[in-house]
Amino acid sequence: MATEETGSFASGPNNNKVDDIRQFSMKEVALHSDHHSCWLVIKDFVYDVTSFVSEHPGGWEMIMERAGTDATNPFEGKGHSDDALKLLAGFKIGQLIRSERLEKG
Ligand code: HEM
Repeated sequence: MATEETGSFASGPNNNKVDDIRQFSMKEVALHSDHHSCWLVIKDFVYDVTSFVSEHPGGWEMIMERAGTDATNPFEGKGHSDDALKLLAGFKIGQLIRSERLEKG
C-alpha cells in the first residue's frame, strides 16, 4: 500500500501534523482555474499543477476541466498509480480551511 511516501496525501492521522501549511478556501482555489494558474483540491489538500498540465499522460483537458475545483473523485476514479501519487505530492501548496474539509480531522 502506498502509505508512508504519500501519507500526507491520504486522509489520516498525519493530517494533524500539517496544520501549519497554508490554508485556502474553495473560493480562493476557484480563482486558479486556467493555464496561467491551475490548482486542484484532492482529499482536502491543495495542489498547484500549473506546470504539470501539459505533461499529464491523461491529457491536459482532463485536468483543465477540473481546474479550480475539488478533483478528488475524477483523480481517484481513474485509479492513478503510486508514481502519480508521488508526483502529486510534489505539487502540494496547502490545505483546505478546516470548515471546508471533508475530513475534519
Ligand atoms: C483532474 C483530475 C485528473 C483526471 C480526471 C486524470 C485522468 C487521467 C487519465 C484518464 C489517465 C490515463 C491516461 C492513459 O492511460 O491514456 C491519467 C494518467 C496519469 N495521470 Fe492523471 N488525471 C487527473 C489528474 C492528475 C494529476 C493531478 C496528476 C499528478 C500530478 C496525474 C498524474 C497522472 C499520471 C502520472 C498518469 C500516468 C498513469 C499513472 O501513473 O497512473 N493526473 N490521468
